[in-house]
Amino acid sequence: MILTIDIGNSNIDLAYFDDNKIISSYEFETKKFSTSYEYALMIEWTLKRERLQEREVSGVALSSVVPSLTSSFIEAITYLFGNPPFVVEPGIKTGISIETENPKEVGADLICNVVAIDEEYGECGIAIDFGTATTFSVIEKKKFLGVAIAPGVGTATFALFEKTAKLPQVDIRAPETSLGRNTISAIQAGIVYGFAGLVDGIIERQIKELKHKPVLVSTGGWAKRIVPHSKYLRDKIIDPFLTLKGLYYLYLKNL
Ligand SMILES: Nc1ncnc2c1ncn2[C@@H]1O[C@H](COP(=O)(O)OP(=O)(O)O)[C@@H](O)[C@H]1O
Ligand SMILES: CC(C)(COP(=O)(O)O)[C@@H](O)C(=O)NCCC(=O)O
Ligand SMILES: [K+]
Repeated sequence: MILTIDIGNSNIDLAYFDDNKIISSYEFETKKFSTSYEYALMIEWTLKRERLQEREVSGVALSSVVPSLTSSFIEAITYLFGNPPFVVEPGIKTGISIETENPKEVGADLICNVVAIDEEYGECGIAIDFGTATTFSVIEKKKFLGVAIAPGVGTATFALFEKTAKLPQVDIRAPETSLGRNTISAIQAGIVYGFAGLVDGIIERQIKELKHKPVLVSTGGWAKRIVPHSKYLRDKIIDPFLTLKGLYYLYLKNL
């Protein structure tokens, strides 16, 4: 059994892989100030749910974009399993060449996303990750060509609520019309149809800069709220496990 852990800025996602398949997954809110013992407790709870002993987990793989948690999780994993995890970090084998100016600064989750696309979907693709940020990572023939980073759906909505006196927090779902006739549906229209337009605008530009037709794969917690309203994504794949799968493939490449 291999345990993969993806630490994002909103959620920590875990998945157990057996024989190259995800047999179970868990999602916890990213609590940025817990101790390594509390993170160990969280992992241990999932082991209990799986009726697994620590010794039945032959490896742990970690992707993190929250530096303060990375070291705590390495401590927690070493404490629980007796060995440190494989960590996505500069210097590991990825099988792709990162063509950005400073490859070391590219988020581990973005690398996982494009590796998963390369392994499972095609040699030219765009991974659209609707997380705390909305990211568009592009891979073509084993080259990570670049990424576009926009605010996340929840992040933008929260900022709108925080920065305005009279706009409330709203449930992010598509309203009937873009002609909002009350404050709630007006904000919903702006967020859902606004992000659908943002997504289409960026994908359109990236497609124009590619030599081959990219496969479009969405992931991230907000995907299912936005994808149906995007002309480029509405009938395309949403793979909630894209990042964890990429992490698993990276683990295998570094055995
Ligand atoms: N299963 C889900 N169903 C609905 N909303 C979700 C789900 N998972 C996450 N979300 C929402 O999507 C947001 C982004 O989640 P996620 O993609 O895990 O972010 P990150 O990868 O940045 O940690 C979360 O803040 C949460 O509100
Ligand atoms: C852009 C991100 C914050 C997205 O993370 P998430 O939304 O999953 O929390 C993360 O990929 C990151 O911290 N990247 C580093 C900057 C870069 O990739 O250029
Ligand atoms: K993510």
